[in-house]
Amino acid sequence: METPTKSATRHRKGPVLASAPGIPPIVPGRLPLLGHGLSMAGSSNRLKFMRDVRAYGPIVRIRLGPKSVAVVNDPALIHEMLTRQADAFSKGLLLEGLKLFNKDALPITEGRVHLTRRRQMHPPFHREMVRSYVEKMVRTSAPAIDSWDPATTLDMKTEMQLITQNVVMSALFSSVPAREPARVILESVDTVFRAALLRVLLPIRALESLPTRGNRKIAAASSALRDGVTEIIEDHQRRPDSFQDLISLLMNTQDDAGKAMDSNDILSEVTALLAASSETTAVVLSWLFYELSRNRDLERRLHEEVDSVLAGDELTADHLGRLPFTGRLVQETLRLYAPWFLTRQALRDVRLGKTVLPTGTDVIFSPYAVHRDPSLYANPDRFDPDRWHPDRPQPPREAFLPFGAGKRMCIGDVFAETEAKVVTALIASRWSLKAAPMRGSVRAVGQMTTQPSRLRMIPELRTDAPDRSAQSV
Ligand code: HEM
Repeated sequence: METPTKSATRHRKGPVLASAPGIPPIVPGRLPLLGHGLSMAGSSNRLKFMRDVRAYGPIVRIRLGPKSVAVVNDPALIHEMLTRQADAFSKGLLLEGLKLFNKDALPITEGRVHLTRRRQMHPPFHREMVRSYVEKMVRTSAPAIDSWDPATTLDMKTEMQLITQNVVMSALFSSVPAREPARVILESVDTVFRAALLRVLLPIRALESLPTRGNRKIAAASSALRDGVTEIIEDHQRRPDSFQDLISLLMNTQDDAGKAMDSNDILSEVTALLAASSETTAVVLSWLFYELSRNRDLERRLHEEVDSVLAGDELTADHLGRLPFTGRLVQETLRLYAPWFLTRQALRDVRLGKTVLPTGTDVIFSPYAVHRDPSLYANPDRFDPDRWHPDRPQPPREAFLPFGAGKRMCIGDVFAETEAKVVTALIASRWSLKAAPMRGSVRAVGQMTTQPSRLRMIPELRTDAPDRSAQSV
């Protein structure tokens, strides 16, 4: 991509690119046929590209293959799009990609159906309900964390994903699969997610139906995922009185016309929840411990807080409010490693700032890039949990959007933050994680989430922790 003029560090001072009034300027550097697809092809390049395009204006245009896509850079405009003007947009390209394995689940439903479904599904995600899951969260994740062996290197993303997936399954579906079946579900979700992303970045439909090895792998992953989830649902159908969880809620849910959800609807909803919940939170936990391994002072402060609040007792919901530094570590990780892109599509002509987005315009925006804008955050690339201290000036509300905003905002935000705090405190009460020696550095890469290229860590048993450290490994 061409570099903007030196003075163009912020988009308002960016170079003037030829375009009609009201039409967003096109970012330079596109290639015939591929457009800016090449800049988005490498998973690290994507993150840089999303940051770079901010210099060209509050809303700019890029080309992804044959598609012209508007990138909304200005946080105030993003917020307006997600809240005041939310009815003028559908979920867009990402939704089309996710239809690969979901036909009608909450993250991809639209309009009235979405509102009804969201209202029906909200109770298990209410703050008080999430508080009631803390005991289950501890019971599910503590055995995995306690079983780590200092002689073994952990593949952090996988390890965290197995924990977060089991936490969601235990809290919301009353089911905790053994490690191997859990791994099959996890790998299937990963495969299906990657395929969805490829559909967005290279929207060439003809490629999707070819009998290639990749497409066969996607079909196998979709069916493994369906099998795993179907088993859990069938167990609920066989013994309906034994459960009181999200699946039972879905089984008793009716639409506005009084029609109950059928098995396929429930299957889609449960699968979508698994896809939306486990990698996202796992990636946050992986980054958090990576950042701690690079900053021993922050790790020491975490250990001090956890040791003094827990004092060797088992973690409960009551402890969580007394772990403010742990909360700030989670918040800072959510800032630095936020989702790198989300999508929308204009359902009608929409005015956003000085720009008119015609009906059908595909839109992308990047919480990751907003969160690293130096005009919004001082030293934006620095991991600094203290920037969230209440005594420090806080960024504008719309400049922090790890969970999106408005009516499509993450339904699991409180769940995710609670789970991240619980797992962080559990790990910190017992272990110090060191990054394993590796060839090359750990890079952030843009897949469905903003994840570490590869992160392996070695758990070292803390010898200075109260009580629990004396227990056997
Ligand atoms: C740190 C972890 C998480 C992050 C960063 C995250 C991020 C997001 C974001 C940005 C959206 C909005 C997408 C958009 O506007 O296009 C979203 C939606 C959603 N998330 Fe999360 N999420 C996380 C964890 C979870 C968890 C734990 C669950 C469930 C247990 C969950 C379930 C959902 C669902 C169902 C939606 C769709 C909501 C709707 O369309 O009404 N997420 N998430």
